[in-house]
Amino acid sequence: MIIGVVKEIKNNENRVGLTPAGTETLKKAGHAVLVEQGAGVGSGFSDESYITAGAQILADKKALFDQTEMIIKVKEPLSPEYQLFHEGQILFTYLHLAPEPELTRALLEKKVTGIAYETIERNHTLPLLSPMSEVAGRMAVQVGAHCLEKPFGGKGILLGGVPGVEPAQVVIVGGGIVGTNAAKMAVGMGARVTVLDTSADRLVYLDDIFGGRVTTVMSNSYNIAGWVKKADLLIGAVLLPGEKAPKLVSEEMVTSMEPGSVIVDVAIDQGGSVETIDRVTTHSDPTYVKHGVVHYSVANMPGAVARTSTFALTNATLDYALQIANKGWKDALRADAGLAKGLNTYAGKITFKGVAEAHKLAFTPVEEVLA
Ligand SMILES: NC(=O)C1=CN([C@@H]2O[C@H](COP(=O)(O)OP(=O)(O)OC[C@H]3O[C@@H](n4cnc5c(N)ncnc54)[C@H](O)[C@@H]3O)[C@@H](O)[C@H]2O)C=CC1
Ligand SMILES: CC(=O)C(=O)O
Repeated sequence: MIIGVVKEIKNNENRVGLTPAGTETLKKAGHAVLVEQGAGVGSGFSDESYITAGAQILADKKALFDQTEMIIKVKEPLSPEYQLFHEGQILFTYLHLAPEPELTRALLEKKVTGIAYETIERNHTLPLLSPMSEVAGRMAVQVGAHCLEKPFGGKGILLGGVPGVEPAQVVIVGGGIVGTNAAKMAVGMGARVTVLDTSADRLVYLDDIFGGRVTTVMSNSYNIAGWVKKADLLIGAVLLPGEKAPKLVSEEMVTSMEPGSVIVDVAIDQGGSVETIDRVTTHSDPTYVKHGVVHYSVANMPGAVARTSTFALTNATLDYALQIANKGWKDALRADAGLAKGLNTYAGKITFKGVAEAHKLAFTPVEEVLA
């Protein structure tokens, strides 16, 4: 298979979909890899390192799209990229289609075979979302601590306090991978930490692993309202896989927070879980203030720590890319029901229920496509 790796164009997106090591693995398996000039630079990989690994470097993005059967990316395509796809091209990347009607329409019109990292499953986990959720969860506390500083609009408190002065209260809504990693960092920095989740099993797990250093609370609107009011740093970390994020924190709840408190809504890539998050922000301009509360809603947080993130992401994606390239996408999906859950679009059809429902469009089950 001829595989293309392109330079990301999202604001401050420095990750790349394939490392030189991954290039070598694909080459050894008999595939050709075309890499856009400079695609790896943001993650510390020179064009020469890809050439040494067996890739061909192309300066012309359009020529690269035209010549390749599968594009391996990191982020969902942005509008300048929509026209570059051709019918039947495989797109292996994060897609987050539920909150993105224009992108969904573009992939349907171009009849792209869209395999989304974030909906692939293995043993009831999301193996291609998890590594970036680990990064974003850890970063959420780092950026939240920064935003709590006075010069960045915060109330001027240190997350861990100091002897004789109480620490900050961190409230995390959603105790999955993002939530757990955020809790780890917040506990490590000495904050008081509360995690809310609807899964009783998850709360038991968190209670066990944190040995009492995290307060676990059943998530419902009553409990969320009570804890949001107390939060110095609120972290949105909820997910209903492939669906639009539920708006769990209402505007009224945000108005109950003290001025200078901070919200980091990591779930923004699925549309956001906080009512007052009305825009996706960027690494160049990451925050805005509403009702006196600092809001951070960057949808590609791991892009800022690109080298760590590219290694972590490609550690997880490479084997799937290899399966798709070796077997062809249909046989690879037939052989792995979890990988088949990644198929979101094919031949102008939506093949993921949550996406079809979000856009009120027809749904075609993957099984029908693979039959
Ligand atoms: N902004 C960014 O740069 C990044 C965003 N993300 C996003 O972060 C979000 C969370 O991802 P993960 O932690 O990997 O998902 P996960 O599936 O591991 O965890 C989600 C948790 O939310 C819980 N949940 C569901 N409904 C709930 C409710 N009503 N109240 C409280 N909890 C509820 C689930 O039980 C689960 O424990 C996703 O939208 C993901 O795409 C991930 C990485 C980077
Ligand atoms: C999960 C995702 O969208 C990201 O890492 O950017």
